[in-house]
Amino acid sequence: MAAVVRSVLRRSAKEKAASSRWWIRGFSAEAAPERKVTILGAAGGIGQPLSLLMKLNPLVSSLSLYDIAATPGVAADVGHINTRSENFLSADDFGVKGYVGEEQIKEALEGSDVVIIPAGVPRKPGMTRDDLFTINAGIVKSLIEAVAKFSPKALINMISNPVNSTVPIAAEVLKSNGVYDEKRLLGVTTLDVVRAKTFYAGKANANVADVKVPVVGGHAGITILPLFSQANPKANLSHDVLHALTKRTQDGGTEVVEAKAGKGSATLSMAYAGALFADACLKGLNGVPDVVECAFVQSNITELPFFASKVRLGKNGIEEVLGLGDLSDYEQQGLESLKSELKSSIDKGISFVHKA
Ligand SMILES: NC(=O)C1=CN([C@@H]2O[C@H](COP(=O)(O)OP(=O)(O)OC[C@H]3O[C@@H](n4cnc5c(N)ncnc54)[C@H](O)[C@@H]3O)[C@@H](O)[C@H]2O)C=CC1
Ligand SMILES: O=C([O-])CC(=O)C(=O)O
Repeated sequence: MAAVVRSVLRRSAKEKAASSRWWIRGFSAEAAPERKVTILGAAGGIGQPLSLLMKLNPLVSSLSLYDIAATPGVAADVGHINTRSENFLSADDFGVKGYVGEEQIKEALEGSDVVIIPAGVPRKPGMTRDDLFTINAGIVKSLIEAVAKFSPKALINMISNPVNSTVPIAAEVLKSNGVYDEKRLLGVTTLDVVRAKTFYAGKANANVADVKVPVVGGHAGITILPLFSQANPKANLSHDVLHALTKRTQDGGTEVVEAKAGKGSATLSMAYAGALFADACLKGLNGVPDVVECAFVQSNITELPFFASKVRLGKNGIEEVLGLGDLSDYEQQGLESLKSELKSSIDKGISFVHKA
């Protein structure tokens, strides 16, 4: 069990050495600082497995699970798992606490280091992510109002779709509350990277654990731009194969939505991706050097105000937004084609906050 989780969370030998005891009982993370992680939407399809994975993360000392219903049950369930956070709260709540409804959101959020937001409705077949805007924009707006009031210094990991609009919505709400810090707001695009790695490994005949592929742009359809020309290990793949890999990465979410046939969108792979990303944020906060992940953030590497690219994470959140590097002609074309759709999704998010 510990070996499986260890490989999932990929702690380096150096980090392990940095904490004298770090896993299940007998391996706690004494040297790691206390960190509170809050999940808003914790009882949902993503929220539940994400709660499980965060409970398994030895960097988390306190896990706060918030939703409009059902979180006490989720908290009681994962709270029985004998991992680190049990040591940091009372014997009764085992380091995990469930909060329900607006009257409890203050307590849920206070003191959070990282707030992960998978609250909102998922797609059904035939819908685009933008079709979720009508419902999810309002949910995200109200949750970010609460974050602005009760945990304004937390790193926000935005999962709720459409990410291309919900991140700008969050930025505007934080600005209106006078607490916006662009270093602390991150749209989670890790699932695009996870997919690109998986699909590339298959075609390149590479060990998937060794594969690296940056994915830039945004998180919907053609705005998802995997940079296979920068993939490692290198493989000599034809244009047709690279085109097919790009399409499959862009349509990965739809592939799952269709396979689930009305029962939602990616939840398990998203929980995995969300857990990897939150783990990277925690490592950055804890001062681990050279933590680099792709994320959708405020950016000036293109003319668009938000853009997904590699970012270096550190003690204050985003330390540096990294450039795109060299692009192939095909990727350069993809970059030009995605800009107008991404711009209109960003603008839609921004104007929603000012109209509402
Ligand atoms: N960024 C990404 O790569 C991905 C994003 N998503 C998005 O994540 C979101 C959640 O997906 P699922 O977990 O499958 O949906 P779900 O419907 O299973 O769960 C959503 C949860 O949010 C809760 N919720 C609704 N309003 C809330 C509020 N005001 N405060 C707190 N919680 C609230 C619901 O009660 C529910 O438990 C969707 O918008 C989906 O499109 C999904 C997969 C990948
Ligand atoms: O496709 C969806 O609706 C959910 C999502 O963002 C993904 O799986 O990438």
